[in-house]
Amino acid sequence: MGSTITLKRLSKTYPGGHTAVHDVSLHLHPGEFLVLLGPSGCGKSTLLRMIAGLEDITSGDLLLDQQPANDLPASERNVAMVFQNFALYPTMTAADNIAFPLTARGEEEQEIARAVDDVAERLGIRSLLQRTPAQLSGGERQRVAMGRAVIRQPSIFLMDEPLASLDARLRVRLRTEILSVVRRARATTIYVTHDQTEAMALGDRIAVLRNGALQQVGTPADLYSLPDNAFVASFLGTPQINLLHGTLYAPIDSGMTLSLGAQELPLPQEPGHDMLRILQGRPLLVGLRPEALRTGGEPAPHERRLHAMVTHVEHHGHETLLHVTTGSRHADVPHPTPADDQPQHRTNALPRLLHHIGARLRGALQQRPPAPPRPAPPLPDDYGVGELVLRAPHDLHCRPGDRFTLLVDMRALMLFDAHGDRVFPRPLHRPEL
Ligand SMILES: Nc1ncnc2c1ncn2[C@@H]1O[C@H](COP(=O)(O)OP(=O)(O)OP(=O)(O)O)[C@@H](O)[C@H]1O
Repeated sequence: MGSTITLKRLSKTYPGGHTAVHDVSLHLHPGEFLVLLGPSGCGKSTLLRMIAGLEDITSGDLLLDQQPANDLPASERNVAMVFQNFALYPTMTAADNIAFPLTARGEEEQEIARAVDDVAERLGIRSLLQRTPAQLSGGERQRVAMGRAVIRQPSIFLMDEPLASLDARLRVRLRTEILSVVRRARATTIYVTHDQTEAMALGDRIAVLRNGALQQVGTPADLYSLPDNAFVASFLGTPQINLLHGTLYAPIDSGMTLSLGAQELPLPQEPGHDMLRILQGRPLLVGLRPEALRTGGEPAPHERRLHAMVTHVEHHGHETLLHVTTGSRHADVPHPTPADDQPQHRTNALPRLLHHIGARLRGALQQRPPAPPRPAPPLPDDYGVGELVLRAPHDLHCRPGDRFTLLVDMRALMLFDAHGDRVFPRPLHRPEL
């Protein structure tokens, strides 16, 4: 049975003074599969190595099955690790490599043979057992490495990009095998990757790291549909979420509009949208996933129109990706300031928000003259790079320069503040304003 793993404000500062992991708190249930996801250098391997006992913990507490484990030797943690380049013993056969942890424990030969056979059967490598690593492909070697990890019947699996060196097709196949092996072993698993597709496919939950700090932890569906910040929003999903610069206008005598520069999106008048008034005039990042946009047709009540021009067409067989411009400006994910890295950052967001409320409410009360009807916007003459990407039916025929009406599903609208924190839909932990 898998162990519980609890991290309480775990930090790691390397001897040179670099803090690779910053105040990370997490709790894993027995048998849970958690993916640690983040860009290169964000501290994923460091965190994993601290849990394995291969790296000292600078501060914070690690509990395994509720027992303090900061100083527990690696050999006493019942942890099996699988790395990207798992070093198999080159002169041993696959069978001997798999058997090694049991042989080292001095278990009975018959028992070892039975266990190797069982594991090899599960991993589909029975016919390869008498080969040495040099006679195996990369995928086969990684299966042997998995076999060696599984045979110990660990209560915790720690996997550090185990599929990174394999080709894309093999990665897809092996990841389902990994899932079935760890599910059967009922071990608690932490799997490190920088590949968001792999994270979405494997994780019961995903923990996103940036610069050593935990950004958000949740199910793949939660992280995708309600990312806490623009970094998480843009890390998950292919094509990436579209991020645009925007400003909200909230005159008291008419509906609110979201200005995207050349064009505006009138907001539906719904009770939940009223709180948006406090955001009036603040620089916002507007997040629209590709599936929130569609071409042409009659708008549904929750959709708004934008004039768009095609800048680039990508044919992928089953779908076509359209790059379009609407005259708005693409926004980058804000870089974190040192304050954003602090654990209290999330709680600081509220005072910061409250600080703006007075000014924004005053702004909302100032009457803004009704905007005159806008003519079709001046879209650029050259094709340039479009700031929006959307999926279109594979049989849609269009070329750069074509103009069309883009429909925006306002139910899928996300807004982030200048720090990248999501302000709409409203974060649940913030009190009513
Ligand atoms: N032994 C060390 N001494 C000093 N700094 C280190 C050491 N090991 C790692 N680092 C630094 O700590 C940071 C986090 O490294 P880590 O290997 O944990 O990141 P990662 O997210 O696993 O990266 P990747 O995906 O590229 O493997 C990096 O900036 C790295 O340079």
